[in-house]
Amino acid sequence: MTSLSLMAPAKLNLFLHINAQRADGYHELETLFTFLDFGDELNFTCTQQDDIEIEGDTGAIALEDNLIYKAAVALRPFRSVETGISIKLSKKLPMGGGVGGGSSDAATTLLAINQLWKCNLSHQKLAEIGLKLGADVPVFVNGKTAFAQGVGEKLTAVNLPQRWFCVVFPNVHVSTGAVFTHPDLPRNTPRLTSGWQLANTNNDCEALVKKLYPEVEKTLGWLLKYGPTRMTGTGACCFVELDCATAAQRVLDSLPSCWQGFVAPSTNISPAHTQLDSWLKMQK
Ligand SMILES: C[C@](O)(CO)[C@H](O)COP(=O)(O)OP(=O)(O)OC[C@H]1O[C@@H](n2ccc(N)nc2=O)[C@H](O)[C@@H]1O
Ligand SMILES: Nc1ncnc2c1ncn2[C@@H]1O[C@H](COP(=O)(O)OP(=O)(O)OP(=O)(O)O)[C@@H](O)[C@H]1O
Repeated sequence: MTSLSLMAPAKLNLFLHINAQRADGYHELETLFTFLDFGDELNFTCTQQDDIEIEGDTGAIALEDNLIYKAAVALRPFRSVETGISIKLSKKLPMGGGVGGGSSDAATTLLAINQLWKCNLSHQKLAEIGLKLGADVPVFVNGKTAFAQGVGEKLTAVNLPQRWFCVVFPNVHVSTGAVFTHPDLPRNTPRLTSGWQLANTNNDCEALVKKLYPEVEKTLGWLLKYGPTRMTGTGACCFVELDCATAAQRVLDSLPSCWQGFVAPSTNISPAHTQLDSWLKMQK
């Protein structure tokens, strides 16, 4: 039976500006996405039974609610083979952590099943399907470090120098929907007219999330002594940017035991795409 293993990498929002709110409630953003070489591991195997199974670290998420399942269901109409799929998930990314784990799992599923079920869909079509599952899915499908506008789906690829990050999960779960519907969220940051250095940008959700979740404020305060820090997405994960693996590991080694974290380099191409390209070469 054909099988394929791919990573679903973490993303960081190096900055996140909220420019406006649309009539449908969604927010117009400007954000700089980078991928990390660290993420969930997914293994896909075609099966004779015509169904979609997920095993492994699914936690409390019901099968029908899992973004992996929803991504597989969305590709079923495009199948040109009569096989089902069995998916094993090894979860490394905190859920609701702002590192995009659910969206990345969904995007990796779209990329893998597109091959295994011979759907033959373009990345653009997969990104359109993915956008219905979450605003962050298109950037993972596209697989390139990007400046994003719109709700996160208008992507301009950019090349950033490799940096090392220590990412800390303060053990509080922040609901993306709750942050975006909060009356105190600033929604009127002017659109950028020049560059995007960490110093002249911001995460517009950070002040509100720090107020609602003091643990996030504590984490950012603790990280600050090691380098420039910021929260990613709507939180709760916070990161510090460093020059090398050794410096990043030093931060992780001194992390208070009440928090969890990981260390990873940034990468301009999503590891899911690099791994898929290698797999495709082996099929020839
Ligand atoms: C904040 C970011 O993490 C930045 O990368 C993303 O834009 C969030 O992406 P996501 O987790 O895939 O979010 P979705 O599942 O699409 O949306 C969750 C909820 O967040 C709000 N939402 C999300 C994205 C956006 N641009 N405006 C919003 O107002 C909506 O209330 C929505 O119901
Ligand atoms: N495979 C999955 N992995 C993680 N979460 C999932 C998955 N499927 C569904 N979900 C649901 O989606 C919610 C958001 O998950 P996710 O880990 O993507 O949040 P996040 O890192 O805050 O994302 P973002 O930064 O895109 O807002 C979770 O709280 C969970 O209920």
